[in-house]
Amino acid sequence: MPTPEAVLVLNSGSSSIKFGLFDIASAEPVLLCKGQLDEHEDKPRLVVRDPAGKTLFETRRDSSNAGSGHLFSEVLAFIEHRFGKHSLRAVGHRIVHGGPDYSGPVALTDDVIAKLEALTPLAPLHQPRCLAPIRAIAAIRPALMQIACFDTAFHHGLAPPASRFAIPGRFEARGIRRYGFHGLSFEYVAGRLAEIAPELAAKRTVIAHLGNGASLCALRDGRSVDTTMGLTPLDGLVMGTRSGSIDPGVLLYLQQHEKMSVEEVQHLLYHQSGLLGVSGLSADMRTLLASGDAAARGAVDLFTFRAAQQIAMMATTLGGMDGLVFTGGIGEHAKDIRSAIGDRLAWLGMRIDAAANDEARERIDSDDSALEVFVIPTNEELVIARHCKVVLQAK
Ligand SMILES: Nc1ncnc2c1ncn2[C@@H]1O[C@H](COP(=O)(O)OP(=O)(O)O)[C@@H](O)[C@H]1O
Ligand SMILES: CC(=O)OP(=O)(O)O
Ligand SMILES: [Mg+2]
Repeated sequence: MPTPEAVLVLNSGSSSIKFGLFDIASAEPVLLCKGQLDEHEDKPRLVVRDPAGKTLFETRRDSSNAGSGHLFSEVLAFIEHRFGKHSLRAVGHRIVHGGPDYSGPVALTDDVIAKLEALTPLAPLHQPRCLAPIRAIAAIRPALMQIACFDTAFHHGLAPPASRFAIPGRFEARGIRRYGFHGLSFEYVAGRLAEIAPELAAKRTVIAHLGNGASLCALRDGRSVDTTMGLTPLDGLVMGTRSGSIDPGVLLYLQQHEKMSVEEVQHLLYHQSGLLGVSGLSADMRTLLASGDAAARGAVDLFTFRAAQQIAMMATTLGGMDGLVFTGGIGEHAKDIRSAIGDRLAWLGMRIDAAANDEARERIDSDDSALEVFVIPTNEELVIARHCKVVLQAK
């Protein structure tokens, strides 16, 4: 019997590092185990679960031997022990910014890593968190192939006017344009929608990825034609700690009159704004929804207000809208957020069925809705595993 082959997938987001181990023998990768690395607590924690969610392994590091390098060697050691029959062919990474050059997955070389490093100013919150595991794994397993899969790639076809900023053209020639992010999530959800509602997927749809980071994608026939994030993952919707769209004059004012440095403004917009900044309480939607505090309610209200506004903006790009899909931690789990956004879009003919929404059924619009509304749990890790398979097969 041939040795079964596997790929390890790392999904480094702004609030967590998720990973999954996939068997790649069959056409569609099959999950063997999954887990999460939490570095935010003072004792970084690693949890590995089976596909059903049962804990297989858990460890905490104290600060003396903290650092992700240690945790990645623990992950590899666990995999080699538990799935020793499998040959690990590659590690696939979610890379948030691929810049203008990458329209699909690519095997990582020193050259590619240097190019991705140069994009750090365009995603300062994410890019270092995406690149650190690559270096850590290269140090432990130098011969192991590593593959980059980009959040920007799904939007690579974005064209003017959607891709442009209204600034002099010479800046566009230097790559200062709208790229868009969360592409691995949008790709998964668009693919799943094509399976469960093929007629709708061929029409005008908007996917709302509402997680710690949040963005919208306008799709025509399954392809991205507009999105709310731009050059950086700072634009668009209100996020956990990010401001989303903001009058650019505010940034000038803060620097000129509040005497804030560029670094201070960056920290404010990426880490201290959004739900956290407005509520003064938390970046976590669960905490805000559970709180009776007026400022928490104000933050949630701004979140749904802006989400509805920008969904209508995406509908304008599409010249109308046939369906909306919710995904991401908030989109999948926060029924009150879905219904508040639905209420704000009632003028578009959107009607959400209360019972279906409460149970987070796959389809949640009511019979009298002019639009179809879905809840589709995202799976960025599976998309990365699929891409790794393609890169390995091409080799
Ligand atoms: N049951 C729930 N109700 C409301 N919000 C939830 C629930 N579960 C998760 N969330 C929210 O989802 C967000 C995290 O989304 P997620 O997509 O997991 O994050 P990331 O962008 O790090 O991948 C947090 O704001 C969290 O509060
Ligand atoms: C691009 C982005 O915002 O990612 P995340 O949701 O992981 O923060
Ligand atoms: Mg995410």
